[in-house]
Parts: sequence; structure tokens; C-alpha cells
Amino acid sequence: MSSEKSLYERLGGIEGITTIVDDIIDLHFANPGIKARYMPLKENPEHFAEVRKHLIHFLAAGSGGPQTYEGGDMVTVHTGMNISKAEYMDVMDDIMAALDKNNISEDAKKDVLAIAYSLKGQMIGV
Ligand code: HEM
Repeated sequence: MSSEKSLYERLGGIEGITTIVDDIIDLHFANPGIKARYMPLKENPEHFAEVRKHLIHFLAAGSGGPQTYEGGDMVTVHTGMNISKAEYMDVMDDIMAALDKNNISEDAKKDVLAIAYSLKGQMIGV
């Protein structure tokens, strides 16, 4: 471990993580490489709210927070989307940009990067 604090704490707890996820979503909507994937969410506010809650809890639970993730498993959620490596990189770029925007430390950024990278095979080519 690069720090004594949990990753959840280093991301600012549930408040910090909520802001980070909202920033990631905003960046996705503005990212020409992937925005078409997310646009349908804008037409279904109830589903959007559910997905947003799932994203927040996914990052919170995955970083050591007390929340429970109630969304689908990563393979099931992304199956059939035919996600490319380029799209995966666009998502990773947005995640890193959101962490920068929120002044997240380098060690916490590396930990998030490692987790996100470990999930790669569950999104690409499923
Ligand atoms: C490390 C990378 C990624 C992580 C951790 C991740 C995680 C998630 C999570 C937790 C959800 C919510 C699942 C639910 O509500 O049950 C979700 C939904 C979604 N993901 Fe990803 N994802 C990643 C990469 C991608 C990529 C590369 C794309 C395509 C550009 C993508 C497209 C989507 C879409 C469109 C949804 C909404 C699905 C729906 O409307 O139900 N994701 N993702």
C-alpha cells in the first residue's frame, strides 16, 4: 500500500466520489469518441438516476467504502455493446481527467488506474 488511508478516504469519501462520478459523466457526454453511448441516458431520467447511483456505489464499494453496489456485474452490463479499445481508452482518459480536476493525489490516481485496468477484459470484446 502506498498510503495508510483507504482509497475511499483518499477519494474524499462518498461526497468526493459523488463529485468525481458526476464529473466523469459530464466528460463522457462531451467526449466525441463515446458520447453517443451515453446519450440515451438523457432520454430516460429514471434509468439515468439508477445508473448514476450504481456508478457512485461501484467506485465507493470498490475503493473500500461501506456502500453496497447493486448494479449488474461488469461483463453482463457491457455485453453486446461491442466496446472497442479506443472507447475504453476514452473512458479511462475521462476518469483520469476527473481525478485531476478534483485534485486527487498521484498515489490514489494510480490505484484507480490499476483497478480500472484490471476490469478491461470485462468490457472490451464481451
Ligand atoms: C473501467 C471502465 C468501466 C467501468 C468501471 C464501467 C462501469 C460501469 C458501471 C458500474 C455501470 C452501471 C451498471 C448498472 O447500472 O447496472 C456502467 C454502465 C454503462 N457503461 Fe460502463 N464501465 C466502464 C467502461 C465502459 C466503456 C468503455 C463504455 C463504452 C464506451 C461503457 C458504457 C457503459 C454504458 C453505455 C452504461 C449504461 C448502461 C445502461 O444504460 O444500463 N462503459 N458501466
